Amino acid sequence: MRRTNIWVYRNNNKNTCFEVPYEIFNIGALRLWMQKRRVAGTEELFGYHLVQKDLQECSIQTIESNFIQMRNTIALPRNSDGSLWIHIENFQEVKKSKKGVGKKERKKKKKPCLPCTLPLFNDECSEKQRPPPPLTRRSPQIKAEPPVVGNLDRSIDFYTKVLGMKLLRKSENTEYKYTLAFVGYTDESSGAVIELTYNWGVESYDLGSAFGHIAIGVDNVASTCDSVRNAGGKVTREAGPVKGGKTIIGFVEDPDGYKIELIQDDQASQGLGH
Ligand SMILES: C[C@@H](O)C(=O)SC[C@H](NC(=O)CC[C@H](N)C(=O)O)C(=O)NCC(=O)O
Ligand SMILES: [Zn+2]
Repeated sequence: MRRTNIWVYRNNNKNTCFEVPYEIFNIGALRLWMQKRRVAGTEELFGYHLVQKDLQECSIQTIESNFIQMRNTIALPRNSDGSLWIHIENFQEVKKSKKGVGKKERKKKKKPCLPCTLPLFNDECSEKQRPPPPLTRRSPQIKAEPPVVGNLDRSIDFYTKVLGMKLLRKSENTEYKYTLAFVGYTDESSGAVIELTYNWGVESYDLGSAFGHIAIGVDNVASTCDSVRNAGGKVTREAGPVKGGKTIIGFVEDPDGYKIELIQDDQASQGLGH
């Protein structure tokens, strides 16, 4: 995690400002919660999820090293482990000008509001609080197995063209009238794969309420959600920290309506509560 200083204003209209030394996700990580969208020709960054309860309203003016200027308020929730997650809306990237922002902002520095003073993983925090180093693994990984499908080609297209898996093999059983298709990011000898089962002639199933979800570790949950959406798929839960934790997840549905959880790969091993 790169050290990033954040200037945060209280949302009390007195425009008090202070510099908060944070060792926080680098701006790139902050962007993970942002989706870029083109609005009337400008490129706006905006946050799209609210996390946690007991939110403290503050508003960010600028973030050093990236000078993303806040136009709206943010919420600074505090997780049980003292870490903070920032929900930021309506970012407008502004050009970095050393003399412009630095001096002006620093002049107004005031005592930080309580919730903003708890830095994430600051230099003093114990090793156990620091997140494990991002996994070196770059390709997405499958975390679970799923069930029968109503249209095999449609499912194969979804898992390969939309989720980027490979069709590893297919096999037909003419005696029992079903076809299997195995899809995955690696071959079966080196990782979990998904076995799609098509019972000939059966086009839909009652999914019931018991099946939970498949979980797939991906590099970037938000952009994977976008890929599914752009391919006409259904995003049922936008990317963001899991309720009650900090693992970035999102949910989409496959063509048969099975829930697929997308989990941020560099946190997949952390599970809940982080
Ligand atoms: C860490 C990740 O793999 C998880 O699946 S946790 C996601 C979390 N799961 C639950 O809440 C399980 C209980 C739930 N009542 C259920 O039956 O699915 C989840 O779905 N969180 C929702 C969210 O928006 O964060
Ligand atoms: Zn899960």
